[in-house]
Amino acid sequence: MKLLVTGGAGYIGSVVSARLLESGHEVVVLDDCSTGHADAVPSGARLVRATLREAAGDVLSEGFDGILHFAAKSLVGESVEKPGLYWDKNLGESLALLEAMRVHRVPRIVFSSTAATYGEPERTPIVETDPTRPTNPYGASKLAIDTTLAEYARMHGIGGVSLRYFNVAGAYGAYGERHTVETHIIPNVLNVPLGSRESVSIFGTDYPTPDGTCIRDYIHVVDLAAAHLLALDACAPGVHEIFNLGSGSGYSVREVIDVCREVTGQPIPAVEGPRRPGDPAVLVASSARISERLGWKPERDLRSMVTDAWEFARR
Ligand SMILES: NC(=O)c1ccc[n+]([C@@H]2O[C@H](COP(=O)([O-])OP(=O)(O)OC[C@H]3O[C@@H](n4cnc5c(N)ncnc54)[C@H](O)[C@@H]3O)[C@@H](O)[C@H]2O)c1
Ligand SMILES: O=c1ccn([C@@H]2O[C@H](COP(=O)(O)OP(=O)(O)O[C@H]3O[C@H](CO)[C@@H](O)[C@H](O)[C@H]3O)[C@@H](O)[C@H]2O)c(=O)[nH]1
Repeated sequence: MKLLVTGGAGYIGSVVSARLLESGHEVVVLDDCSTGHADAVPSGARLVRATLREAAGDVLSEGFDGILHFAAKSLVGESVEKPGLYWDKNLGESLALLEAMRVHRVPRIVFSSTAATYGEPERTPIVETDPTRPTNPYGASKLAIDTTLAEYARMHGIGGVSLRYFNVAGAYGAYGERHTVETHIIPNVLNVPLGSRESVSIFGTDYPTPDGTCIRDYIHVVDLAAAHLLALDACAPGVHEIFNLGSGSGYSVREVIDVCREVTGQPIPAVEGPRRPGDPAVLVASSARISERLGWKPERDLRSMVTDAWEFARR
């Protein structure tokens, strides 16, 4: 297929682009490089450096078989401080993309949704039919895109899949996470043995969990990429589907730091601090729906995520 990858200069988009090229697809990346890097785009892909709003119409007029839509602002704290930016960049620019898709008759789209659409969960593991009550503008803007996609599928015959990622980690060879503003736990912990931080902060030790720290469901970016390839093939005209993507098991912040210590062989000092506002105690996915419908299952564990992220970070 000829595919447009929005956000293909970013962490997840660059890994998925690399895997798509290896599977024989043609890839065009549309990215403004606001949080991504032009040199992260795999050499077999063409980069159009622009925002979705500026370029989606022109680019899609070339004719495409599908879109993988990763481009977004995704810092929860920033979204609380600047809600207008998140509604504009996430929902507004996605709407420009969907309109261009409709006009130029692109049949399918796989969208990066998020666990943040659920908000504070009522039960664990979270299934796709659970209530969606996002607690920040980032999650709310992503939920609005899911809803808009469903409407475009119903009214305009597009085939859409929203993949609700939980915590993505790991790397794929030369492709990995290198954000200027890094909020994610694993790269922040690895920055200690790399020498760019003295210690890692643990955000909250009084949660109702066995060791008092938050529990999250980590998924390897390569397993996530495999789900995108399956989702692309599963897009059916006029149908919008939602799938959670996680491993189904949770790890606490202390457990993540311990795995990083084992993998790097370094002591990695950790400083206990207050909670980060808006963090739910436990977020764990049920990925039963995507396993049953598309035959997807995660193959890589937390140690493999940390090992690959560590190898990438040391390059
Ligand atoms: N990393 C995670 O754990 C996680 C979890 C859930 C969902 N997600 C979602 O996955 C997607 C990818 O996340 P990531 O961690 O790779 O982020 P990232 O910031 O590394 O990548 C996003 C890319 O999109 C580009 N971009 C942003 N806005 C754009 C616009 N309007 N026009 C053109 N390009 C634009 C950026 O320059 C960047 O290259 C995002 O949609 C994010 O919300 C990520
Ligand atoms: O330096 C740090 C960084 C994080 N944490 C904690 O580690 C856990 C994981 O945090 P982080 O890696 O920032 O991920 P989340 O906040 O869980 O958010 C990620 O996962 C969500 C889905 O679960 C996505 O929606 C978001 O885009 C993505 O950033 C949380 O309990 C944090 O409080 C720390 O203790 N210290």
